[in-house]
Amino acid sequence: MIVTIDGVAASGKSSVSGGVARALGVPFISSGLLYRAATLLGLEARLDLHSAPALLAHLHTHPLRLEPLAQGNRVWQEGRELTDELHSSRVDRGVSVVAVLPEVRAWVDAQLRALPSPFVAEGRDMGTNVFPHAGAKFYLTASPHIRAQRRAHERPEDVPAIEAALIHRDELDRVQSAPAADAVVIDTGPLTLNGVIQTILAQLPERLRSGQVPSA
Ligand SMILES: Nc1ncnc2c1ncn2[C@@H]1O[C@H](COP(=O)(O)OP(=O)(O)OP(=O)(O)O)[C@@H](O)[C@H]1O
Ligand SMILES: Nc1ccn([C@H]2C[C@H](O)[C@@H](COP(=O)(O)O)O2)c(=O)n1
Repeated sequence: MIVTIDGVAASGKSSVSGGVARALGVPFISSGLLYRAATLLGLEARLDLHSAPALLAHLHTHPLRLEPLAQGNRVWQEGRELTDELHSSRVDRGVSVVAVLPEVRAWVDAQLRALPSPFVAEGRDMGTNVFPHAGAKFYLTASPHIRAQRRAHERPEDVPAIEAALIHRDELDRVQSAPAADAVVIDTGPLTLNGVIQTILAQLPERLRSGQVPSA
């Protein structure tokens, strides 16, 4: 069984997915990390981030591996762990350029679909494109100001700068970031992190909540 949690940038997708996955006793998958890792490698190799052939050639010679652990995801490039470098402001700025490339999206989707279920998958198009047959789908939103206030604890920039960057990224990500028709949309603005997790758990089918998570 697959549960998808999509949403706009900094809406709480990875924190919420981690909490839901822990409650269900399954791993969670943070799909954005693969886009971020592709961006980091492109920046380090000084590639044109608009060039899918250049990026994909580099990714094939320097393969990435997503490790979906229950306590958080890690990304490896051969023996090097990239995880701590994936949330820098320079990756934030470049990743939307990389994420619109259809060839890169197909590369990410193939990696995700190869992972063994059950799991919770978070991103932008988990419920619409990658796992359209998921057993339960959620989509998280919050105003740019609230998201910027939350993110300010994790970035060196001030709230107005973060808010402006989030609005810009929302615009760039809009094409691939829309709720599935059968997703439950949750405004996380008035909710605590645990409040969002409990809202989702309460809406899951009973067989999932009781820990009887089937593998397909
Ligand atoms: N409901 C909430 N109340 C308060 N803080 C929250 C809530 N949800 C998430 N946060 C905080 O907001 C920040 C962003 O959350 P998180 O990284 O999970 O979002 P995300 O959607 O995965 O981000 P990104 O799109 O950049 O991957 C974190 O500091 C997290 O602890
Ligand atoms: N399924 C996904 C996941 C992520 N992206 C894009 C959107 C963002 O620009 C970037 C990083 O994602 P985040 O870590 O902020 O969730 O990757 C996407 O297009 N599709």
